[in-house]
Order: sequence, then structure tokens, then C-alpha cells
Amino acid sequence: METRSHNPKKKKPVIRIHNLCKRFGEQVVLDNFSMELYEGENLVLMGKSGSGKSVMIKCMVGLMEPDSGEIEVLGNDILKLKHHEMDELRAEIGFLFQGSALYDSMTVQENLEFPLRRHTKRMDVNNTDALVEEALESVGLEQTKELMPAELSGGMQRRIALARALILKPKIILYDEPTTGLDPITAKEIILLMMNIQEKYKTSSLIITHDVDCARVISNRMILLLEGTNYAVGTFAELSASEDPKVKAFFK
Ligand SMILES: Nc1ncnc2c1ncn2[C@@H]1O[C@H](COP(=O)(O)OP(=O)(O)OP(=O)(O)O)[C@@H](O)[C@H]1O
Repeated sequence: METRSHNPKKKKPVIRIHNLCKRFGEQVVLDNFSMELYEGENLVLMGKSGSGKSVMIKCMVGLMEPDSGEIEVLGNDILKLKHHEMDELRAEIGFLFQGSALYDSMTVQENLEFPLRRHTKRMDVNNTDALVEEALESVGLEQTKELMPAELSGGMQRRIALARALILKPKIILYDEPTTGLDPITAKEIILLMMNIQEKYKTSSLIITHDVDCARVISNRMILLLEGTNYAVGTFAELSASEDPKVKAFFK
């Protein structure tokens, strides 16, 4: 697979984070972290375990309050949004959680309907079946509506989770470790699917991953989160050629 090229300078940011700081007691987790996710790009965020990636995402979607800094999502200052406004905004963001996180006791159809029910105000309820079918078609699993998650392989579960993430046709998708736990061939299929989805739905994606191959294939740009800050930003080609030992460590 080839590395993708992209010129983000012509695009506007859909997410803008500026000087985000968050500490827990004495522990400084985010220390003036800044980033921009541009419209239509695939931005990969890499950082070792415990470096603050989840804390950053939680701040970004209003689940955690930062100590200081600015967060703008789709033009909204999220630190000023009221509860119902934040809820509306979350409908514009699809999540693919670590390990798929499907509801075991629900069928595929019910799993997919879940985000629709949460945001019924935005949706024509009569249209639910069509939306479920379209989402399943986008991930190539039209025949699985009545199945339970346990009847699906790990790769299929990840595809269903992806269908659930895109069913509301979000402007932004946040992927948390999308290839973790999959064999290399299935991981590659998921990466290709993510790229197809971005083409089809014109989403902007923030992808958290430790998978260097995934980053190489999918990223237009990358951010390396280290010591609470955006230590290095650039394309895969730029960063993987860096002589900085701290940057090199990410690519081993
Ligand atoms: N609510 C909390 N209270 C106290 N400490 C917290 C809280 N949430 C996170 N932390 C701490 O903040 C640090 C960063 O955690 P975070 O979950 O963001 O890491 P991460 O980069 O997402 O790691 P991983 O790749 O393992 O998921 C950790 O040391 C964690 O213990």
C-alpha cells in the first residue's frame, strides 16, 4: 500500500486545540498540547500508553474539563457549550472505540440503531431501516442484521463497529486503536475500509494508533504526543526520517 499525500494548508480546521493543559494532582498529563484536524484529512495521533491520548479525546468531546486551553470543534467553543448543545455536536462525531465495544446482547441491527435512538431528533425514525442497510453496505456486511456479535469474527465485529460509527453520517470520526487485536491481513482490510469510508462520506478522521503500518498507509499527517505536548508534527515520510532519537523511538 502507498503512503498518501495531502496539502492541509488549503483546508479549514474542523478541530482546533490550543495549549490544552490537564493535570491530576501532581501529575501533568497535557502540557500545552495543540493540534488541528483539517477538513477531509486523516490525522494520526501516536503516543505511548499513558501519554494522555484518551484524556485529550475526553476533553475534546466534553467528557472531561481541561485546566486551561482552547478547544474548537466544527466552529464551536466546546468549553462554552450547554449540555444539549454538546449532545447535538456529538452527533457529528463518530467513534470507533478500542476493541469494537458492541453490545453483546443486541443483534447487529439493534447495535446500529443505538446511536439513531440517542439522536432521534436529527433522524426520521421511519428511515431507520434504510440507514442501517446503507451503513452495513458501506462495510460490506449486508447479510448480518439478525446476527449477534458473538457469531461474528473479530474483523467483522470491527466492521460493524465502523458501520455504527458512521450511521449518523458524522463529519468527524475518532478511531481509537482501529487495528489492535486483529491479524495483519484483517488489519489491512480495516485500513482500506477506513480509507473508502473517508472517500465516500468525506469525513475528517483522527486516528489513535500504535500501528506503524496503519499510520504509514492512512495518515496525511501525524502528531507525536510526548511529555504532554505535540512533540513532532509532520507527514509519515518526514517523521519516520527524523534523526531525533525520541521521534525514532515511535517507528521501531
Ligand atoms: N480520571 C483520572 N484521574 C486520575 N488520573 C487519570 C484520570 N484519567 C487519566 N488519568 C491518568 O492520565 C494519564 C494519561 O491517561 P490516558 O488514559 O489519557 O493515556 P493513553 O495515552 O490514552 O493510554 P493508552 O494508550 O494506554 O490508552 C495516565 O497516567 C492516567 O493514569
